[in-house]
Amino acid sequence: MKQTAGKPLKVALLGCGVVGSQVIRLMREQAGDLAARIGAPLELAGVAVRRPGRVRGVEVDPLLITTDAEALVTRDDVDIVVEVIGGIEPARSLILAAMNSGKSVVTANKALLAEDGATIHAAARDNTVDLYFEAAVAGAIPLIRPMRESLAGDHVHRVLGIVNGTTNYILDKMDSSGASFSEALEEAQALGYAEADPTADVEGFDAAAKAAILAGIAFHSRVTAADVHREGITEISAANVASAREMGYVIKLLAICARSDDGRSFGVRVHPAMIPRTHPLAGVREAYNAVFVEAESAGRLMFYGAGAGGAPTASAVLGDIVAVARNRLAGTCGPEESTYADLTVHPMGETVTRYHVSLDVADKPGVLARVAEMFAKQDVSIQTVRQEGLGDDAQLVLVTHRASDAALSATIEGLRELDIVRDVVSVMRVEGEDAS
Ligand SMILES: NC(=O)C1=CN([C@@H]2O[C@H](COP(=O)(O)OP(=O)(O)OC[C@H]3O[C@@H](n4cnc5c(N)ncnc54)[C@H](OP(=O)(O)O)[C@@H]3O)[C@@H](O)[C@H]2O)C=CC1
Ligand SMILES: N[C@@H](CC=O)C(=O)O
Repeated sequence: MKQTAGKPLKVALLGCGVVGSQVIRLMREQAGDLAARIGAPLELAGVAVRRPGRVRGVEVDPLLITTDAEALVTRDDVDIVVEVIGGIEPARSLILAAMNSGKSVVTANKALLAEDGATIHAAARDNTVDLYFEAAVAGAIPLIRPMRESLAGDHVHRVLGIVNGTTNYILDKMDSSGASFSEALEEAQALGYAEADPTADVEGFDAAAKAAILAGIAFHSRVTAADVHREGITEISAANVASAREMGYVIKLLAICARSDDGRSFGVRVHPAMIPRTHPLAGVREAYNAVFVEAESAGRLMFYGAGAGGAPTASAVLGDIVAVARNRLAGTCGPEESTYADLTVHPMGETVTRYHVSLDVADKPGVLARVAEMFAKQDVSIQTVRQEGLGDDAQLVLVTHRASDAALSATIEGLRELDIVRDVVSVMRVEGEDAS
């Protein structure tokens, strides 16, 4: 619906937590500038929350607070609905109700978009309203819009990066100050980086949702969270971090979306990986995120910035509010979802990368030969071998050349069967060498 310039555009806010409270603050503090940029003032129509009496990070007129979110999103005078509740329900029903009532929607909800983006995008299209979601991936970093719009004329081969602030904060603290996993997680929660249930962060669900969204946009295909191979960081020990450090590596939780060589399929994965300390991603500290996008003509682009936290995320939300408000004034809508390519997602077993394998082995002659034979049997070539410790504490640390995940898994299974292998201590993918 075309809006008359000058008349306030009314914004309904769903959720007033870490992000929502900062959205209100920025809308208030920058009211004049925002009105000038949009061509009409923004006005907060109401704020839906779960616990109305709660003290918030921002002062809110009690008359604006409601627990009846559905009534708020369907109100005739509301133009734009901003969803920062999170999770699947009631967020999905509220967004659909809003769109079915002709409101444009801004959301930071990657979990919902990765779970059921098809329904939400279809509702936006059917109702000719906007769906903007810049804050859903990589916090403040402008990434969705460059990928949806600026790179729409290019052919993306690969998207690779750090897309979860909480896990990056934890791994960085473990690496730089020797903090324990739980201490670092508590700090990340206190700083407002973690999801309401931090399992989503540490088990990789949040990064997987973001990877699904990025892969869908990059490869013009429908991708859901279920398509993403996911491993979290809960198994990463202080010893793993220290051992990586000794070898000149740092451990990061990476999201990697990559087209196959024939271009007909792609893989999407989230897992911890060792990267060389000289790699640009190694310097991404605390809750910062960084994403490389590699495209045919553009080459390699790097996006870097604050990946989590109230104000940075609210910045992305505000950018979307401005875009949606401008569209409403112009009587237009932003780009629709593009899934025309309909490429298939290939299984993790077909992924090719390098591996760091640490084995607890018996200290006797012939051990190295038998271990090497097991790698050779699966056609996994060893690049380096190092022996650590002596006698009963001997460990073999091997780094492979590039091999498929299936071949590596079969090698590990075989190694577990050998009487000379007491334990497979750790297996970690190695990324980012040869500037890859
Ligand atoms: N925190 C971050 O750094 C980032 C978060 N995001 C995303 O932004 C969204 C919000 O995150 P965040 O602000 O951290 O979350 P919070 O948990 O801090 O806030 C959630 C808000 O939603 C409200 N709420 C919960 N359930 C309902 C309900 N049934 N009806 C109405 N309101 C409800 C809560 O109300 P009450 O206050 O009364 O409990 C609270 O105000 C999520 O999708 C998250 O993934 C995206 C990027 C970064
Ligand atoms: N919990 C998320 C918040 C931003 O998306 C993260 O840590 O990255």
